[in-house]
Amino acid sequence: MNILVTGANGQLGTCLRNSSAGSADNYIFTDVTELDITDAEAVSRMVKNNDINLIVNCAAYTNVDKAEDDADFAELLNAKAVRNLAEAMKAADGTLIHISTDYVFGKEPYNIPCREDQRGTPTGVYGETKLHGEQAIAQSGVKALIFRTAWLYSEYGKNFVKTMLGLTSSKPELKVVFDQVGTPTYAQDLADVIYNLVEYRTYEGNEGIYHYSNEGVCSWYDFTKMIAEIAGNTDCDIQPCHSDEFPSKVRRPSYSVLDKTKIKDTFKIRIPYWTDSLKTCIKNLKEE
Ligand SMILES: NC(=O)C1=CN([C@@H]2O[C@H](COP(=O)(O)OP(=O)(O)OC[C@H]3O[C@@H](n4cnc5c(N)ncnc54)[C@H](OP(=O)(O)O)[C@@H]3O)[C@@H](O)[C@H]2O)C=CC1
Ligand SMILES: Cc1cn([C@H]2C[C@H](O)[C@@H](COP(=O)(O)OP(=O)(O)O[C@H]3O[C@@H](C)C(=O)[C@@H](O)[C@H]3O)O2)c(=O)[nH]c1=O
Repeated sequence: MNILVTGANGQLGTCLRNSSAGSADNYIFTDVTELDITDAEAVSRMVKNNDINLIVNCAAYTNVDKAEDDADFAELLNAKAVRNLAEAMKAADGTLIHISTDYVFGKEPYNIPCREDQRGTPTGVYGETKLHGEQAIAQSGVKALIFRTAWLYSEYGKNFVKTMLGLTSSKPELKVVFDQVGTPTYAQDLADVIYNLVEYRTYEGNEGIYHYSNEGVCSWYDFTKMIAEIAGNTDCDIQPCHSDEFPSKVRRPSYSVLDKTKIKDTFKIRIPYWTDSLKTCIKNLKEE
């Protein structure tokens, strides 16, 4: 099978490259220089020329703060370009695997884990454009699986774990918000799940939206405390603060925990607890 991975040099794309290293399938990994997903003709050409049966879209506009001032570009990448991929796969009678986010939720004050069929209530441009991407897929009628995930981190690129490893090892004190609650996700865990669904073709006939994060719940403050503890960064005084004490252009969800019952029941998977995966990632980073 010919599988196109877009945005392949990002966190998830790199992890998918790791997961699929031994596969007999033909994976074609592309970043923006090889395939700009905003270019509908280039997407269509790539799909036809390589007889693509499946696209895994790892490309996105992921800068949450910057999106507030760059809404058109965020919409182009997170929604219009997703339509290009959906239409190309629809024409090829293939399947689109797309990644979305817990930030499609959050405007309403709930504290029960969010389910797949719950109405999206984004708090900012990033979440709104990601929701539009999901809607573009639904409107296209393509066979698709959408994985909403949350708080992704990995050994690669820029992410919260790497930022906090740096800050807690260099600053005497740090304030981190405790009133935004969610679940961290090790990108390698998610990539392994996607890889297995593709490798064993269990994605077939199971189209729909699925939630995936690691197990457990924490605030960004708890996440930071655990990062520092695992790394042995004991000299930094980490204090909880409210969101308004950490000024930002965008309001983030106060609660965006994802209910993962559907993905566990459908694909019979066990999901690692968030601190276990965090230990793996930090160990790998320390060994680099
Ligand atoms: N990061 C997170 O915390 C979370 C992410 N998600 C979602 O998971 C998915 C993967 O996220 P993550 O791996 O962290 O993202 P990254 O930001 O690490 O990677 C995104 C990749 O997309 C590439 N890209 C940008 N523009 C284009 C384009 N026009 N055509 C092709 N590729 C392009 C980027 O290249 P370049 O760097 O050169 O611009 C980058 O390599 C995304 O859909 C994201 O919305 C969901 C929840 C949490
Ligand atoms: C660096 C720092 C951040 N914070 C806060 C800001 C913010 O509320 C929270 C997390 O910061 P980040 O910049 O990582 O947040 P953010 O970029 O909003 O993370 C999100 O990215 C997108 C792509 C997603 O899809 C989401 O699931 C989520 O992972 O921590 C502090 O309170 N203190 C600090 O020193």
